[in-house]
Amino acid sequence: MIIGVPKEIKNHEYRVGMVPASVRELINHGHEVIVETNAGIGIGFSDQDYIDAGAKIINQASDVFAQAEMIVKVKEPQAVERAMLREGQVLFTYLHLAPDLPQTEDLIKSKAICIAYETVTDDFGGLPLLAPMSEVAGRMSIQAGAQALEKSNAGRGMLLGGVPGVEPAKVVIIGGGMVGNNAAQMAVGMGADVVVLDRNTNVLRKLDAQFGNKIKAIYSTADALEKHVLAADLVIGGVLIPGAAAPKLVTKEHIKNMKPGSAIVDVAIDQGGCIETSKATTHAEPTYIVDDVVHYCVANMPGAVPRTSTFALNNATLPYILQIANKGHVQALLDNKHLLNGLNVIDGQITCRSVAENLGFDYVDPAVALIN
Ligand SMILES: NC(=O)C1=CN([C@@H]2O[C@H](COP(=O)(O)OP(=O)(O)OC[C@H]3O[C@@H](n4cnc5c(N)ncnc54)[C@H](O)[C@@H]3O)[C@@H](O)[C@H]2O)C=CC1
Ligand SMILES: CC(=O)C(=O)O
Ligand SMILES: [Mg+2]
Repeated sequence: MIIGVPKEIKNHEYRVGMVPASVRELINHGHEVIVETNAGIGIGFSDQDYIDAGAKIINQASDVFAQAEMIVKVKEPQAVERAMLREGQVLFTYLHLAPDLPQTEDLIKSKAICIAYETVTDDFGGLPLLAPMSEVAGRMSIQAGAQALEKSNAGRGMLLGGVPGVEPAKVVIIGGGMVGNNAAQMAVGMGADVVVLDRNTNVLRKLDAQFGNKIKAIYSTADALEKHVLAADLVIGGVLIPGAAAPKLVTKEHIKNMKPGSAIVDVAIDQGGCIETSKATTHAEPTYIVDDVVHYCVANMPGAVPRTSTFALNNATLPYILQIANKGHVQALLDNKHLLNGLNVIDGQITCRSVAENLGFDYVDPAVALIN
């Protein structure tokens, strides 16, 4: 198979779909890999590194899209990239379609086979291709929140851990999954007063076993959420209903009644955000203020630490890239029900139930869509 790796074009996005070591694996399996010039430059990989791994360097993204049978990316295709997709071509990347009607419409039109990293599942109820980036974003959320609380960024002027004799900041983390757990690790490490809310009691038990009395793991009712958010200095939004638009758990009213200079980091913004006043921002201008509350809502947070993130992502994606390349997409998807859960759009049909329900499209069973 010919696998194409274009250079990412989203604002301040320096990750790349494949590192040279992954290219070498594909070459060893008899595939051809074409890489857009400078695709890896942001994380220190030159064109020569890719050539040494066996790739061919291509000068224009349009030629990568024209020649490749499968495109491997990181971020959802931007409008100019969507226009280059074609019928029968495989696209393997993050998509986050539920809050993104224009992208969904373009992918339907393209008739390409669009497999989303974030809805691929595993045997343990996890999301193995989302997990590594949730680890990164969860850890980063506390750094971003700590900065947002600084006075020069319009924050309350608080140090997360306080100092002897002065109280630490109260960090409230909504969602105790991969993002929430990693955020809690960093917030505890910095000495903050940490509350994690989740509505899955098994998640709360896991947090309790892991952190003991260093955090408070609280069942997330509307009542508990309101009480803790209104008392918070920093709120982290890390909830997920896989594939679906995030529920708006923190309302405009909550934001109005939060302490002036408090901050929110809505990590769930890539699924539309779990805070009513959130709108996606970029690394170029990551924050804005609503009712004196600093909002950080960057939809590609791991893009800020692209070297760590690219390696972590590639470790997870490589086995699936190899399955698709070795077997072709039809057999690979039929053989692996977890990869099949990643199929969101094929031949103009929506095969992810939560995306179809959120955006009002008909849902087609992915196994049925594949063999038709
Ligand atoms: N902005 C960015 O750059 C990035 C964003 N993300 C996003 O972060 C979000 C969280 O991802 P993960 O932690 O991997 O998901 P996860 O599935 O590991 O955890 C989500 C948690 O939310 C909980 N939850 C769901 N509904 C809830 C509710 N109403 N109240 C309280 N808890 C609730 C679930 O029980 C689960 O424990 C996703 O939207 C993901 O796409 C992930 C990586 C990077
Ligand atoms: C998951 C995601 O949206 C990202 O890593 O950018
Ligand atoms: Mg206020």
